[in-house]
Amino acid sequence: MSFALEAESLVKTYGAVRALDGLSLRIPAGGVFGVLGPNGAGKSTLFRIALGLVRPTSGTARLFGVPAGQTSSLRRVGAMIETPRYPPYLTARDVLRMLAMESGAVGSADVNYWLERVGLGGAADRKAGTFSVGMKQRLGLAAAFFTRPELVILDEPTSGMDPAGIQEIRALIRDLAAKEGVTIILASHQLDEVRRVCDRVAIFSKGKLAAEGDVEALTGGKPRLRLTVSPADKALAVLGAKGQPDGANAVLADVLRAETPALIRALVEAGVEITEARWREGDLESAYLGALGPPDQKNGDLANAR
Ligand SMILES: Nc1ncnc2c1ncn2[C@@H]1O[C@H](COP(=O)(O)OP(=O)(O)OP(=O)(O)O)[C@@H](O)[C@H]1O
Repeated sequence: MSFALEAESLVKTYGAVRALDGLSLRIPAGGVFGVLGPNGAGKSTLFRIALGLVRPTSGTARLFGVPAGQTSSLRRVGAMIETPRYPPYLTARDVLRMLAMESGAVGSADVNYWLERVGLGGAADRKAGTFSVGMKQRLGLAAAFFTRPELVILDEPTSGMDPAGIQEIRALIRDLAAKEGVTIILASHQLDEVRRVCDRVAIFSKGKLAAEGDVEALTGGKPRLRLTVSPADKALAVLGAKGQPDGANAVLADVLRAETPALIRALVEAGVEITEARWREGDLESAYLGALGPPDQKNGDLANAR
């Protein structure tokens, strides 16, 4: 397996603060990898090291096998850190052209492709200063991806956006990961965002890795259908190996969404009354809180991590 980012015994101190305290983590190439953790857990510090912006106090960080900070590794990584800011008098096209000149990496064809790709084709010649938060975010994504890096780091990519905009950006991130052949690392305080967008996730606590795994395993498996039924034993007989009791009047069904209508029909035909049917998603919040340990050991503000 090849790795986009490998951190080994990474330590970064700022005076008495140990921002990273012996972090070891391997992020596989391909897909979207989520990084969770309370404020001050060390997420941004890892990204700054990966982007060559700060040097570790000790330990190593490698991007695709090359030490972080070397010119050859920097060419392979792009980033968007929160809401990007651009000179307000430049158009979206000019912003990308300016960045292209700085990087010396691409011509105008790529600029047009990426403006279309992030849904800004119609606003290419509008000034960035007139953009909504969502449009700035889209421009930031284009800027992060358009030099065709193999790894893109997105730190809080939907911060400050409204719910509809958040959904669009999440779908765009998944699409970019699937179709542009790029590895994405996404840090977010939105557990729901990480659960929906990421394939694997790492939880940081006090500069260390508290947990890591694929989202499904960490959240206790795939979504299941919870049915409030009467009588429950009859429902369980219909479900067979796919069913499990959940209290006295409910069952959990391990079925695909597409199988739901057939299952409901079979239950009704068997004389089962169904008063509620609801999909129960994997519970990342419990996994997150469990990984951080009891309250007195948690750092940061958990209220931000909802
Ligand atoms: N330049 C710096 N000088 C001093 N301390 C710093 C500096 N950068 C980070 N720190 C400290 O290092 C620790 C880790 O910070 P970091 O920004 O990596 O956390 P984070 O997990 O990204 O937090 P957040 O979720 O709030 O972005 C914090 O205690 C922070 O105050």
